[in-house]
Amino acid sequence: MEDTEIHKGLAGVVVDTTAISKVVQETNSLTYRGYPVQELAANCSFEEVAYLIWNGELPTADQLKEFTERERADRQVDPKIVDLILGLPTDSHPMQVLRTAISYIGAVDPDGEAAGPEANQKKAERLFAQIPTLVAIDHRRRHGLDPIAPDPSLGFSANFFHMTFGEVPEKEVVRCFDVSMILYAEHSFNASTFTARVVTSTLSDLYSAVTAAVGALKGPLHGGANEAVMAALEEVGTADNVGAWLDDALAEKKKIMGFGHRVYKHGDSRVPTMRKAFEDMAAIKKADDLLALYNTFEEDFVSRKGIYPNLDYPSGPAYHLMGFDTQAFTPIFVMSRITGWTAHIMEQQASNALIRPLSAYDGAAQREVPAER
Ligand SMILES: CC(=O)SCCNC(=O)CCNC(=O)[C@H](O)C(C)(C)COP(=O)(O)OP(=O)(O)OC[C@H]1O[C@@H](n2cnc3c(N)ncnc32)[C@H](O)[C@@H]1OP(=O)(O)O
Ligand SMILES: O=C([O-])CC(=O)C(=O)O
Repeated sequence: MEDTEIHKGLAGVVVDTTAISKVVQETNSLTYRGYPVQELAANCSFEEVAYLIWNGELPTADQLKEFTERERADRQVDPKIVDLILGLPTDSHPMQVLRTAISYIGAVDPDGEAAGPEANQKKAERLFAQIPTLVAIDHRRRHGLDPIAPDPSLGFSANFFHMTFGEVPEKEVVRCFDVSMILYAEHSFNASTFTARVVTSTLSDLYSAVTAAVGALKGPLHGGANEAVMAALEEVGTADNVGAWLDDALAEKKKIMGFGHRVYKHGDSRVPTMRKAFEDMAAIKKADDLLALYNTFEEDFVSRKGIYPNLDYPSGPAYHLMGFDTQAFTPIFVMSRITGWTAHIMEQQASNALIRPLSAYDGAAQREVPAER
C-alpha cells in the first residue's frame, strides 16, 4: 500500500466550516446557532428551534405565528402517498417506508427541480410538516388502523400524538416529546448530515440528499440505535438480569447500543436533559421497573467499559413509555433531524465544493489481461 496516512472513517478530519451547530468534545457542549441546546430545550418549542436552525435567529412572535400557520397548512399529504404507504408490504421496515415516501414526495413536488434558497426553504418546511403525517400513517398501518387526518388546531408534537393514537396525552408527555425533538434536531457533521452534504455537493436536489440521509440514519451505529436500545432492554427484561446479559454480550464482543460516540468520549451533551425527560415519563407511567433496569444497565456498562450513554439510550425507552412501537423510533428521529439536514443542504449549496476524498490503493499490482481465460 502507498505510504499515506489513512483517516479511517474520517475520524478527526475537519472537512468544512458550518455556522449551524457547534459540538465541543472537551466540554460536552452543543450549541445551535450559538444557543446551548439545554437552554433551548428548557425555554423553547420545537417549532421555534426549527426556525432558529434554518434562519440563524429565534423567531419573533409574528414570525413564529406565520411559520406555524404554514406548517399546520402543509401537513396533509397527497392521497397517492397514503396509497403508496398502504400498498407496501406490512413487514417493510418503517425507515424503508419513510425513505420511499420522501422520495415520492420529491418526484411529485409541484415546484419540481427548483433549487434556489427560497425553493429549498419551501421544500424543507413542507417535509418538516409532512414527515410526521407519514410516520403516523405507517404506525397505524402496523396496528391495522386507518390514518387520522392532521389537526391544525394542535402544535407539531401534540398533532403527532393525535395522528398516531387518535388522542393527545397530558401536556407533560407532549413536552417530553417536544424536548426529544429539540435534542435530536442537529449535530454538525454526523454520518447522515454528511451524507446529505455529499449528495448536495454534486448539485443534486434536496429530496435526493434527504432520501440518502434517511438511509444513513437507519443504521444501528447511528439513528437506528434508539430502536436497538429498546430491543436490548426488552431482551434483558429486569435489572437482576443485567450482569449476566452484559457478561455474554461482551464475551461475544457485541457493541452495546446507545453507548459510545465518535465525538463525545466523556458523555453526550444531550443525555442529562433527555434522561430527565425519560425519568418524567417513568414517573407519569409508574414505570419503576424500566427505570431500575435503565439505571442498572447504565451503571454496570459504564463501570466495566468507561463508555457513556449517547442520546439514543434515554430516548428509546422514553418513546416506549409514550406508547410508540419500537420500529417508529428512528422515523421519529427523522421528524426532528429533517431540520438539521435541510439547513446543511442549504449551507452546502451556498458555498459548494464537490466532496470527493482520495483513497490509498491496496489491491493487486498492475497486470495484463491474459489472452486466454
Ligand atoms: C444519535 C447517534 O447517532 S449517537 C450513536 C448511536 N450509536 C450507537 O449507540 C451504537 C453503539 N456505539 C458504537 O458502535 C460506537 O460507540 C460508535 C459507532 C457510536 C462510535 O464509534 P467510534 O468513534 O468509531 O469508536 P470505536 O468504535 O472505535 O470505539 C472505540 C473502542 O470502544 C469500544 N466501543 C465503543 N462503543 C462501544 C459500545 N457501544 N459497546 C461496546 N464497545 C464499544 C470499541 O469496541 C472500541 O474498542 P477497541 O478499541 O477495543 O476496539
Ligand atoms: O454526531 C454523531 O456522530 C451522531 C449523533 O450524535 C447525532 O447525529 O445526533
